[in-house]
Amino acid sequence: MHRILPDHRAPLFDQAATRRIEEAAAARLPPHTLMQRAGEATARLARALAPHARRIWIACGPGNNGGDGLEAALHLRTAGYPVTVTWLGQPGHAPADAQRSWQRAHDACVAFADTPPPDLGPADLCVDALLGIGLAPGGAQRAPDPRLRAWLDALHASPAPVLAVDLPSGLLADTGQYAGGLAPPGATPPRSARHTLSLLTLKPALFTGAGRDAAGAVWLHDLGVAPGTEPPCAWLSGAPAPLARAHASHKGSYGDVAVVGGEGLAQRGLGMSGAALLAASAALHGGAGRVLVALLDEGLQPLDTAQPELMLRRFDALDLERLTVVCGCGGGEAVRPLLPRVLAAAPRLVLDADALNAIAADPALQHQLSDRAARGQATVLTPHPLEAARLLGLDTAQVQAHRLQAARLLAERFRCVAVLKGSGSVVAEPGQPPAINPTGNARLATAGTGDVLAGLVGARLASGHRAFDAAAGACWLHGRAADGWREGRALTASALARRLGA
Ligand SMILES: NC(=O)C1=CN([C@@H]2O[C@H](COP(=O)(O)OP(=O)(O)OC[C@H]3O[C@@H](n4cnc5c(N)ncnc54)[C@H](O)[C@@H]3O)[C@@H](O)[C@H]2O)[C@@H](O)CC1
Ligand SMILES: [K+]
Repeated sequence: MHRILPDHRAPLFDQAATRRIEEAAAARLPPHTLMQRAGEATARLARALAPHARRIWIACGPGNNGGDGLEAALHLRTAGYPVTVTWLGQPGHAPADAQRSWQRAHDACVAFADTPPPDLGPADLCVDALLGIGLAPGGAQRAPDPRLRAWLDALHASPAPVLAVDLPSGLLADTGQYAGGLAPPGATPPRSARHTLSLLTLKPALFTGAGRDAAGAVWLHDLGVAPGTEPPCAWLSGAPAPLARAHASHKGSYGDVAVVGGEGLAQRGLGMSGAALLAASAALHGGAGRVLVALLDEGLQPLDTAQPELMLRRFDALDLERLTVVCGCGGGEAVRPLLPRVLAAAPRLVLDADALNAIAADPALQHQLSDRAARGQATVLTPHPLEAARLLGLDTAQVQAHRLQAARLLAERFRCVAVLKGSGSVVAEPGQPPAINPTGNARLATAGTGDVLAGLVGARLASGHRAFDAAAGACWLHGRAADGWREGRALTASALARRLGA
C-alpha cells in the first residue's frame, strides 16, 4: 500500500478493465481472498489515520464495496477499536463475498446500528464503504435508498475524517462525476479531511472533475494482483524531466515564442493586453530564448517597462514560419482576421481563449486547424470546459460529465494535442491514452492563470518538446507552482508566471 504523490507517473484503469483484472485474479485465488485482503488493508490504513479514534463509523453499502467495509470492521473490532457498522444490505440477500464478510463480522460481535453514531469528533474516523465500482450512472428513474442519501450527507458533514474504500461513494469510476442523485448538497467542500484507498487499480475518477475534492489523499493497494496485459485507459502525469542546458548554447537554442493577442482599449473599450503580457511573461520564465509580443492594440503600447525583456512587434512584422506562436490570449475580436495566416504558417502553435472561440464559430478555420497535422505542424489547444464545449458543439455539463472523452474528441477531431483545463486537467493526443494532471489547486481560479499556462506550453514547445510532452509538462509545473504557494498570500497570475521553473 502506498500514497499516490504527484511526482510519479501512474497508470489508470477504467471500471471494465478493473473488473477484468479482479475476475482473472479471483479465478486464480481461493474464494473470498481479495475481499479479505481489501478489508485488512482498509483496517490497516484506518488505524494509521486515526490511531486514537474513540469511535469508528463504517458505512457499508449493499454490494461488495460494503463487503470490504464489513471485513475492515472485523479487523478493527478485533484490534480493540469501538466500531459501529451501518449496513444497507440484508443477510441472505448480499453478493456471496459480502455475505461471507457479514457473517465474519457478525461472529466477531461487531456492533450494527440503523443510524450513524451521533458523537463523532475530529479524532474519530468514518469509513465510506457504501458504493465502489459497481455504481451505475443512475438518473431520474432510480431514486436512491433514503438511508444511502442520509449516510452520504452524514459523511459529507462529519467532523471526523473519512476514509473511502476504493472510491468515494457516488463517484463514477471512469469520469469523476457523481451518479444522478448522489452528489453532495450544494457545491460545498467536505467538512473534514478525505482519504481514499483505491483497490487493485487507480481509477480516473480519483484525479479529475469532482473526484479530487471527493477523494482527498489517494492510496493504492493492489491486493497482490498485477494488472497483467490490461492496457491503462489513461495515465496520471508525473514530474517532467528537467530541461538540460548545454554550456555551449545560446538564446537561439531555446526557441523564439511569439504571443499574438491583447485587443487594445481603443477598439471596443475592452483592454486585454494584460492577458498577452501574462502569457509572454510565462514564456519568458518558462525558459524561452526570446519572447516577442504582438499586441493587437494598433501599436499603442511600444514597451512593457515592467518586463523589458519582451520585444514588442507588430503582427505583420512577425516571421511566423520560424516561430512558436501562442495565439488568442485576450485577443478579443481582433484575433479572428489573423487566424488564417497563423494557422497556415506557424510550425508550432498554442491556441487559447479568443482564438478558440473564433475557431469554434468558423468551419473554415476548423478545417485549417485540422489540416495542420498533415503538414507536420504541431498544435496545442488549451480550452477551459466552456471553450471545449463550443468547439465540440456540446454544452459545458456534457463536457464535464465525460472529461477524458471530451479531451480525446477534441484531439481527434482537430488532429492536435488538447488540454481540457479544470480540476485534474486532461491532456490528449490522437491514438494514445490521455494524461490527467495531478498538480494544482483552487488558488488557480483567478484571472490570467490560463494565459500563464498557454505561455508556458509555448516555451516548452519552442525548446523542442513534443507537443504532448510540452502540454503535460506545462500543466504539471503550472499546478506545482500553485501547490507551493505560501499560505495566506493571494495567488496572482503575474506572480505565478514569475515562479515558473523551466
Ligand atoms: N468481489 C470481490 O471479491 C471484490 C470486490 N471488491 C470491492 O467490491 C466493489 C465492487 O462491488 P460491486 O460490484 O458489488 O458493486 P458496489 O458494491 O460498488 O455497488 C453495487 C451496489 O450499488 C447499487 N447501485 C448501483 N448504482 C447505483 C445508483 N446509481 N444509485 C444507488 N445504488 C446504486 C447496486 O444496486 C448494488 O447494490 C469494489 O469497488 C471493491 O470495493 C474488492 O474488494 C476486490 C474484491
Ligand atoms: K466507497
